[in-house]
Amino acid sequence: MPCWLDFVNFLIKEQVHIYTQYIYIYVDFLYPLSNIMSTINPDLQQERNGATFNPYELTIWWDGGTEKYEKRKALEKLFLEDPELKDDLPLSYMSHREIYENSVRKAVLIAKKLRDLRDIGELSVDTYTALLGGTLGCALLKEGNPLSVHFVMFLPTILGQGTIKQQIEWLSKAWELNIIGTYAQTELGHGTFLRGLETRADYDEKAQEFVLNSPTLTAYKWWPGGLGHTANYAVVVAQLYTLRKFRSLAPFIVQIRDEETHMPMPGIDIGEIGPKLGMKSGNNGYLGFKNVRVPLDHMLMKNQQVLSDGTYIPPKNSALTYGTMMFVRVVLIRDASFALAKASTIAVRYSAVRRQSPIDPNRPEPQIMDHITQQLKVFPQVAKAVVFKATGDIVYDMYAHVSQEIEKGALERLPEMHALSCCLKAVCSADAASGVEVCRLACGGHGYMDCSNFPTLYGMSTAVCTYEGENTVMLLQTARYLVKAYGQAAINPHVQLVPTVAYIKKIINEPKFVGFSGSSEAIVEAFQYVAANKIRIAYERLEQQMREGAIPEVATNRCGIEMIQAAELHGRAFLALTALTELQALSQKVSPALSEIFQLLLELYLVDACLQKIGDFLRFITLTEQDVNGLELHLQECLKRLRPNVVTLVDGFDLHDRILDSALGAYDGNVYEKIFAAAKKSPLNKEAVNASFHKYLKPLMKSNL
Ligand SMILES: Cc1cc2nc3c(=O)[nH]c(=O)nc-3n(C[C@H](O)[C@H](O)[C@H](O)COP(=O)(O)OP(=O)(O)OC[C@H]3O[C@@H](n4cnc5c(N)ncnc54)[C@H](O)[C@@H]3O)c2cc1C
Repeated sequence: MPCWLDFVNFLIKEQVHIYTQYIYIYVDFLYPLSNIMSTINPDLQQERNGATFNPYELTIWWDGGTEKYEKRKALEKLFLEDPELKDDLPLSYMSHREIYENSVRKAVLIAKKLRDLRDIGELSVDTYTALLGGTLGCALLKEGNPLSVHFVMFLPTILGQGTIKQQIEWLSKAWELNIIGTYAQTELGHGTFLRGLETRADYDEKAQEFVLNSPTLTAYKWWPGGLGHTANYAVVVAQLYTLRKFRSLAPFIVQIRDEETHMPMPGIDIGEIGPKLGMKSGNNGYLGFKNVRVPLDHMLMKNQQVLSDGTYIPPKNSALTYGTMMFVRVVLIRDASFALAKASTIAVRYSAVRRQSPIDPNRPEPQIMDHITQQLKVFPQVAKAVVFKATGDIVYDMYAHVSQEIEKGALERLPEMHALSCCLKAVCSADAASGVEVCRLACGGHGYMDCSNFPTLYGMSTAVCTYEGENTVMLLQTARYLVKAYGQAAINPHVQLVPTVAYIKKIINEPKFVGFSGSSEAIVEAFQYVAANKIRIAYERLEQQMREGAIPEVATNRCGIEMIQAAELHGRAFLALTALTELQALSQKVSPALSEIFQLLLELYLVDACLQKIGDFLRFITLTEQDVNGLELHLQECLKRLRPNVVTLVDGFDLHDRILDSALGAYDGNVYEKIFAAAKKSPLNKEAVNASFHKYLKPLMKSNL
């Protein structure tokens, strides 16, 4: 069977990860030989010697089993040890053009290696996903792979929205990389509001062609990865007009560059959008159309059709298009976990090596990790990495289950899954981006150095807050679902709510939360009370607005603040409950030593999450000052208990040094040597005196003489 059909099968049946260009999955590592052989920093070694559990056991859980672990290690060896895939000069010293050309060179090498693996029957979809931006992909192309959108958006869109005939025609070419595609939806003027997109596709029934135009500057496609100078085809989303009537938005396969010369096709205005905060080698581009003609069968017609005479046949069920979007959002929850795992590994190791400011004036400078405020910054990020991983796995299974139901025509749980995936995408990506920044701050001045890798980590993780559904917009989508559910329960307290919102009924049946004990179970329940009350407030204010005459859309905007707060709390209540059930269940399956670590991480995560929202807790839960004191002291106790094992805990994430790519976070902890070696790479240090001295500084300094 051709390889692309394997891919298709995989996507349809196993529904494993369709990655966006920014997605990185399998977290990796376990002490590469080079690490073991180098001298380990004695402080770090001492931390490892004092650990009470075996990090390998954690790694196996993190990887999803021994088999997956071994496959990952083999893949890392194959790719990370290839000298052609290493950069001698850090990206920051390369020009814009060099960064792009180097990324294309490496992307092609990776693609060739993948073909070699395929030829010997060693290629699995896991390999693709790991290399298209997974932690391994990020090590090889840390600022993005210009071919990613081809695999993660172009191919899946043809698969999800093309007819069988179209799939046969396009998927084989795309899978073999005979053509390179991208996905062009967002425009200069509109991203979130899809109905505002201006690109037009007018059907010419005489020629049986669509005519694509960008009527204004704001209609230019803006952002698609690989669009600038890499792709020669694009799936373009445009306003479809047939028989001079607007029909709907529709996707079209459009050739944008010549297959031989790579010159833009007639009527195509194309380029790259320029430097960005991160994703520097993603080759994001712009695209304008002037009377570009596209054959009728280039519109992807699985869900909606245009007949040759211009008759439009709408999709049977527009809700089905939620599927791919939901899937990507579910995958992004795990990505948030991996971003936090990377950042916290760097910050924890650095905090064990760095010594600063005596705590007891009569004693030497301690490891900065002994400052309790340092622990408060870094340790909760480790706990979040673990909780988001466990949640990502659970939500992934839920998604797989709901998708199977959808396949059979049962759509009941689709809105619930959509609402959950939207708010978790928003909460986890926001927490990951802020967690990365907290870890950077925890590394002081050196965290600000490019060689810490925090700038890239932040650039990559904060991008997730915007793409695949901007976070505020995601929260608003969830909130609409939540207030509807609350409304049903308020009108009929006996109504059966779906599992993830069933807790809302608690505050209707028992408005008062009594007897907060401070236990993990109590915090989870309290989170649900807080979330349910926030949803109640959003609902009541919305109703009030409408009673005063506002139309629902205006009322929603006026209550937007209450709505996003409700959705955020709903996400946090779900995370708290999942942390409780999953980490407790995991604790039953592992050694007593690791079980203790999971229990501790659970406590730390919950107490920290609760204190972060203490204002909301005080508002809706009867808490005494003693209760709050108890929570604060519990948090401090968790930090103290985690301190002896935290280095080994991040070792268990098993992130290869190349994946961390940080002078501060390497396994051997030789931080100062690595920072110095990184500084030595500066091209300015290749000469003792820079020409600017003679040209500018000296004339200035001597001008008064
Ligand atoms: C790194 C990166 C890669 C990307 N890759 C691609 C790609 O390959 N292909 C592609 O087509 N696109 C891509 N995009 C575009 C991305 O999908 C959009 O940026 C995203 O959907 C947000 O849309 P926007 O930029 O128009 O933001 P806007 O929608 O303009 O948002 C701006 C602000 O307005 C607020 N806002 C907007 N609508 C509402 C509302 N209804 N209620 C309340 N507040 C609102 C938002 O919360 C935000 O604060 C990429 C973007 C990035 C950053």
